[in-house]
Amino acid sequence: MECVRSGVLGSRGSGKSFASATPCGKSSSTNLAACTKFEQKLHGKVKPLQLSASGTSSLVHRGPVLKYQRSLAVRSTSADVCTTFDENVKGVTSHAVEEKVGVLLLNLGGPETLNDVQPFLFNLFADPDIIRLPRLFRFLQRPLAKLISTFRAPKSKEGYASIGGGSPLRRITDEQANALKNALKEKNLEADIYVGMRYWYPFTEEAIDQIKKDKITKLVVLPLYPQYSISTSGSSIRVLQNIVKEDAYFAGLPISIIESWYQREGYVKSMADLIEKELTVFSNPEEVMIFFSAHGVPLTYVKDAGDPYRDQMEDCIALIMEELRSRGTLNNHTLAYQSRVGPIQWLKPYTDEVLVELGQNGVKSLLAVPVSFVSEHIETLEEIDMEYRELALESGIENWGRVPALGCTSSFISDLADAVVEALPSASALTTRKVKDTDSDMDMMHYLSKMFLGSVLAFILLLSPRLVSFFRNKLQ
Ligand SMILES: C=CC1=C(C)c2cc3[nH]c(cc4nc(cc5[nH]c(cc1n2)c(C)c5CCC(=O)O)C(CCC(=O)O)=C4C)c(C)c3C=C
Ligand SMILES: [Fe+2]
Repeated sequence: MECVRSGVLGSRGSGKSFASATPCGKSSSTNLAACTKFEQKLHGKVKPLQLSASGTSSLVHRGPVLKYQRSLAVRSTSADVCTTFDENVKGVTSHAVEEKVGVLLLNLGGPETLNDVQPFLFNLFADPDIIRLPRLFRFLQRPLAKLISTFRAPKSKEGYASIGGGSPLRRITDEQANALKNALKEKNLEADIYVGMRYWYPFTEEAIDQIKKDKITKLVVLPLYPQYSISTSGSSIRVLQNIVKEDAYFAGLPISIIESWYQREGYVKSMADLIEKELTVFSNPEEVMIFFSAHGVPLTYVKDAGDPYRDQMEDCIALIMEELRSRGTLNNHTLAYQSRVGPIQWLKPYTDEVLVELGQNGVKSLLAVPVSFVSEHIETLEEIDMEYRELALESGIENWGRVPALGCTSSFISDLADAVVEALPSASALTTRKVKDTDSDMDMMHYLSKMFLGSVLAFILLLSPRLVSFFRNKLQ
């Protein structure tokens, strides 16, 4: 039997997004009540599930209850979708059939060649979870994506060219899928692993088709992002939810979604192991500043849309540092956010600015720790290893190191396998529906000025030097 099912379907070519972002159906008050009453057990205590800004919540598996889960954010993260257990469908699926477990790994995807870069960027910017337009302006999503991807492509291509002409994400994710399959086997669980990428091959839609063809009877969904963001796990889960709501097979399939897992003991310890190991490369390890660099998101995601990403990131860093301290590693540390795109405000502090400040303040040794992603990718290989390293050295930092991404580290993969095993019992049929699209409706003027005018137009105009000079020439 084939173990890892990724990239086996679909013809390559158009780069056209498969994704649709149609809103879910109407809410029913019974389901909303079921949602709001849900309580989650943590540490023996029952914690009420907090509601998101849109007044919705979701039932998801969130890993084992260990000391690492003590400060787990339980707020709903799928901005406006409520996930409920459907007792009726449960009845349908409970008759005796041979169990076929599937695990769907969700990831971002990346261009494999330089020719893929613009269509990959188109798919990314056409995602309404990446450029969040008010409903009234959704018709502009694709034209904007075309424009922005065209202007962004030359800069992105340079980056991908400098790391060998394409993203390593597909290869690494396939390796992780294989390793996970083996780890599950060792834990006596036979499972088929599927890879679904959000913006490039193999697309999530292809993986979902294959899951249906294989007649999987139980599915665990595992986004390969430790922390949840609307723009990453949220966007991929939304694709899945849109399919579940349209397809009878998926509507009846017991599914468990592991939304975030940064708090898992195995992940935290694996990160601490990598950091400890890399510190030993320095001649004075105790003097090294541990510099966590997380991928940023626009500030509005956290401030206006209730994205739990920043809270989860801070919690994650606290857990890793707690683990290091318990091992006697007492280094100073800091957290900053990298990879912002366009002139809008992103989460602060910014990695480039903090590096300069640290250098100016006399920090001589620095260990960069990428923390929002578990594979090497353009932002570790190019942005951190090349751009930030150069900036740090120019700013007075003399000794630079970087912790590798977790990749297929065995303790980490084994922990992901545990997460899958623990998630299986809570797999249940999902019903998804839209409760209220608050982002689009809440305060149109506020949204217009802040999100639309403030981000999209400025984004396009200032993002591309070519466009700026075009307008300058026009105006001159
Ligand atoms: C947790 C990780 C990530 C978050 C959050 C995220 C948000 C986000 N990203 C963009 C724009 C771009 N991202 C790009 C590449 C890219 N992004 C992530 C992860 C997160 N993004 C990864 C792992 C990658 C690399 C994939 C690879 O090929 O190796 C790109 C393309 C590269 C570039 O031109 O810089 C863009 C553009 C936005 C706008 C956003 C939040 C709204
Ligand atoms: Fe990104």
